[in-house]
Amino acid sequence: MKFSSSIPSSSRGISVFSKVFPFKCKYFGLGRNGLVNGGSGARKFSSGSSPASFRSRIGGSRSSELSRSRGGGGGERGGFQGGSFSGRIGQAKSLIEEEDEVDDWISELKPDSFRLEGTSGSDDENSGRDRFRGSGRGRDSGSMRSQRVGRGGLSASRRSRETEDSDLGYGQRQVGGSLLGGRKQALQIFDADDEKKEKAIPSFGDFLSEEDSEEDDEEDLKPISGSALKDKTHPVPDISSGKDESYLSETRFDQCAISSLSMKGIKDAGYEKMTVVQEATLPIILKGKDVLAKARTGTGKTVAFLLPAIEAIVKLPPVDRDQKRPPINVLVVCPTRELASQAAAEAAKLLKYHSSIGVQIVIGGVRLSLEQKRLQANPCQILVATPGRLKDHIENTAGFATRLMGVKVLVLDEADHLLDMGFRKDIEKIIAAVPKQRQTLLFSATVPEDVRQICHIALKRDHEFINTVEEGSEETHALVRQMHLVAPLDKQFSLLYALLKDHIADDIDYKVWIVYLLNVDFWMSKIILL
Ligand SMILES: Nc1ncnc2c1ncn2[C@@H]1O[C@H](COP(=O)(O)OP(=O)(O)OP(=O)(O)O)[C@@H](O)[C@H]1O
Repeated sequence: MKFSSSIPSSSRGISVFSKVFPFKCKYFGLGRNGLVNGGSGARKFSSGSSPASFRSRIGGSRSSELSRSRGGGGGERGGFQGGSFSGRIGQAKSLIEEEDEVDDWISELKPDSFRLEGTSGSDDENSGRDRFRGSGRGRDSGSMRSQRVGRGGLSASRRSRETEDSDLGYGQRQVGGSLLGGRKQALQIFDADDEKKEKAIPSFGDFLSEEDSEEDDEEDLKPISGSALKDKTHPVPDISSGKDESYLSETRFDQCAISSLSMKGIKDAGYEKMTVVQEATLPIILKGKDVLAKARTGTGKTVAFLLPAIEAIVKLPPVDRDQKRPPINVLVVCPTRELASQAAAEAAKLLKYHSSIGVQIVIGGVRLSLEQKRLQANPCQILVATPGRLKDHIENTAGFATRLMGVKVLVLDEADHLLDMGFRKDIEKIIAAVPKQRQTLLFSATVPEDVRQICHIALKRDHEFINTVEEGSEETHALVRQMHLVAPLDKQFSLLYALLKDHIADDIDYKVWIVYLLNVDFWMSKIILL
């Protein structure tokens, strides 16, 4: 997500914003415990507990759009668009349908001009320097180009220690502790005449560009290729400008027992050294062990599970091409269709020279019948799926359950999000639908109780727990920009509406945000007003 200058330059956006936010207000970088700095003239509200506080976490990471895949595994785009935040709200008028009414309502607020500014909240709230450094997140550039040096001056990859996790009840490896620093940013709103403080503002449109899944039939039936998926990938985080922590290890891919065809794909993708999580997990996964890997988003875990999964397929006897129901050998389950698209795109990259191995994707939002035809037309050994849609196929697609009996590797990506999003039952169903004799890889940024429960069901008892997240380190990826707005309670809804509306107008491939409301009664009353 970028906050680009397109927001202030959008007259419609300005008018809405200014109507909504008719006062000079400053926003503060998020400290571990909330607001860290006020700044003169700022309008302060206490963070967290105060109903007047609005904090927005905005990230370019995959984890920031979980709402999309709610219901049906891939999520309906209309989670917001259709005005159906939830059943109850769904009975009220749609936010979009009743746009004019909302505009009227917003225009009753006193207009004023405004500017937005992003700050790097944690280090440099007031200077305005280095703000949104690296806003071109650079994933497109294809690789994590430079080594980051840890806060303690240590490259994360060089740190490796084994600790005992009593909670989990088995040996865990802790690797590369300080991967992340959690860059924090604050969104600031100023008066228009506060020229000095104006900065390029990352635009909402810098989030994922995800195609509408209701493509035409012909497009949908095409097999997934690297180039076809190229545009769907997130930009590679450009960490070349980063000054802290290292994602890359010193270990090169060619030091691992990887097939020459995979190596060619890796090389073409621009990867040379492994990331910390790849270095830690690859040798173990390649041995065929089950793994629970605790790793944050954006640290290269997709390659960490895909590469050894591809290698597992390479070792299988060739499949009869005329087989009616060719087995699916690797099943990757992701919480959102965006994550699934990314994983499939990454797989397509790695499979570039494996002409006999195919990848397909099944996600909510795409017509089931189209996916069925595509699965039929382009048999695949790797299937990337969102849980709801996968369950749909298990139940409704002829021969699908049989094909799943060929699964050798099951991957649960972002397991914590899968469970947060209420997919537990679907996951259990999926686990039951694949053979017991398989390798299971579970990746998660956090390992709360519900993830442990899934581990008990999904993983073998002797699985390895590999932890690349240092104890006590912050939850959020250093490159996931975080922002928060502080606004009086009675302006929050209109501000939120304006932000969403502007974002949607700015980028038709908009993302839906999940908004956690601090004062539900207040918000409900506002929403019902619509
Ligand atoms: N060894 C590597 N060297 C350079 N770039 C890499 C390497 N491994 C992965 N990348 C790139 O880094 C980016 C982030 O990796 P990836 O998406 O796999 O991370 P992730 O942990 O799965 O994060 P997310 O949850 O956001 O997808 C990807 O665009 C990928 O192409």
